[in-house]
Amino acid sequence: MESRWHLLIDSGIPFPPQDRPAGFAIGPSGVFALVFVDAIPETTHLSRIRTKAEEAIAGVTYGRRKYVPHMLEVMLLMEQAVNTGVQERFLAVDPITMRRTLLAQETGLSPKHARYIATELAGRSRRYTLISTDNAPAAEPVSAEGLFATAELHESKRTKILARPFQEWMTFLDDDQLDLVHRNFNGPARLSGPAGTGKTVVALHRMARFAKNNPGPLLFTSFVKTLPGYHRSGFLRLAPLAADRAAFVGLHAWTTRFLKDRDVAFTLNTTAAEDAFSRTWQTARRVVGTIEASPSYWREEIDRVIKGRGITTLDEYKRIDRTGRNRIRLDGARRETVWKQLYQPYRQRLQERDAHDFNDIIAKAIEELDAHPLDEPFGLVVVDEVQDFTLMELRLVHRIAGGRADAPLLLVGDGQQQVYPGGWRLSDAGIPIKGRGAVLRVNYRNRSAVHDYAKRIDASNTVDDLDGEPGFVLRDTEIVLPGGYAAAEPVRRKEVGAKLVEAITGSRVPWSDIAVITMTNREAERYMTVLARAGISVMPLDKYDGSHQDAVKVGTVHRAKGMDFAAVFHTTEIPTKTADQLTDGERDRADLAARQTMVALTRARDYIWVGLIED
Ligand SMILES: Nc1ncnc2c1ncn2[C@@H]1O[C@H](COP(=O)(O)OP(=O)(O)OP(=O)(O)O)[C@@H](O)[C@H]1O
Repeated sequence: MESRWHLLIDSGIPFPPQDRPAGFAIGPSGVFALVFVDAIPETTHLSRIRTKAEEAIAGVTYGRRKYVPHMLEVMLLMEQAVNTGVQERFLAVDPITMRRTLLAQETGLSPKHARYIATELAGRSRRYTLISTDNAPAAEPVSAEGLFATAELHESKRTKILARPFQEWMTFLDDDQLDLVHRNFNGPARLSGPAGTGKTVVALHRMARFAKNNPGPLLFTSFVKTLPGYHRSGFLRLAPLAADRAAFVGLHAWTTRFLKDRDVAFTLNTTAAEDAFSRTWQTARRVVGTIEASPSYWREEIDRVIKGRGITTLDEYKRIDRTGRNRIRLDGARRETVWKQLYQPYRQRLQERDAHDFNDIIAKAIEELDAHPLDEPFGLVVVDEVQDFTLMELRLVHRIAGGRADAPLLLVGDGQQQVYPGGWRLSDAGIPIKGRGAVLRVNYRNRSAVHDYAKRIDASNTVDDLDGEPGFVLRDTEIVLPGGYAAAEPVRRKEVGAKLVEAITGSRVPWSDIAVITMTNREAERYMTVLARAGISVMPLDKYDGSHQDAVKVGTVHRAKGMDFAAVFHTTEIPTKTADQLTDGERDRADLAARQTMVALTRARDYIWVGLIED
């Protein structure tokens, strides 16, 4: 037997048993329920065996967390294995392929965890006889504080923990998380909670559980195009057999592909859209600019309020509550001005060029899905970082999930982490969610020092209404990881690059674990150049898919959201005005910047450095 593997053999008679696994193989690539068969059994029979196997392992507790039962794979042992199809939810092996298949699986368990699970299972019931290769029948004692107890964190072990792939942690969840993985929603549901509480991990596990128990396609999507690809590798460790039926794709890419497949004509032309806006602004600024001088504010009013909410008439525009943008008050007359001077001419210009912007594409997809729903409906649609969606995008994902009151839609996000302007209340989207909202409260990502620094940032929430319940924010979260490092230092503008290089070099964190997270693309490009000149290997964050890369990742907070890094380096401007000296528009921008800084810093597990830029 391969070293570090444990076999549990059912000692009942007759052998092999008919309605349960004949045993378990537990080792570095995971837990496998073994079933002897002559031919592939009926799906319902296999489902029964899976249920029995999951029941046997449910409740194996390590510290404060439990093994996630659906992580096990059902392995059929046959005289001669058959090829399993895409929709299959089991592995089929024979004496020749078994070893290779077991060793080829991605799902990782540390030797300690594998041994612990095996001895726990054997200790619970006399049904199983345990054969271990590492001859260590007794489980190591687990401290009450769990896997990351302070005593464990002296230097050598700390290094080991940091080096461990994040994904291994996903094999064990806490009670609240596991409850949400198993909860039956029967309709669109909302999963929220501050940064690092494991929302995405729970969502990926819900997908994995679905995939292991049902046929049919799954979708994981997000506003940011890079994020779904980043989480795909995590999902594949949870449900490797579902690789071909789980799509991980940004919403815009999904939508354009869908419209092309349906032969719906469209001309997405972002350059034409930018041009239409700047021409419109040249005339509109004389009037609209007296309300707020920044053209980007008005571009956002069109993109995220008027078109983003699917508003088509001035009357409708006059009636809405401009959630998250109420500091700049637009009364009826002002809204009429915005509509006539800004929105209508913009729309007109786009029409003249026969061009569409992203909002038009979203509207077209909704229209198409209303007329002709998907031929093969998704079994589950997960939307991550939902706080940055527009209302129309929310309506679209609801339609993608079937559009009904029982649509299998899971919306995951946190209003405090909104990094795009504008806002809405979930209730505005018309998606029936009442009673299907859940909040996670324990932060697993940030060490104490990082959390202490980030929680002081005043990041307001303009999105969540949580069924009317009070919000739950970062400063209220419990943390499990002690220690960490946080430093902020004032830096002169012309010295920012040199200070950043100095801070990165001085941190002694490997490049592969570092992200430099900026507010703008320009800043990101500048830092890339400075770091590269200093001999530091760099890569743009939007090319990062979560795999190990021996380079510092550099990019904007929009690209970093949803991700984890050991260390984050970030620069921010020291405010030159006090809060009461700011104009209404500047206060909106300051709120958004605070949320962006909070998102940037909460990407870090162990280490943050903040350069406070002063002139
Ligand atoms: N029960 C747990 N035990 C240990 N680590 C965990 C647990 N749950 C989540 N984690 C780890 O915590 C980190 C944050 O998880 P995740 O990305 O799911 O959080 P999130 O709530 O989606 O965060 P954000 O909103 O900031 O993107 C990940 O590295 C994840 O592997």
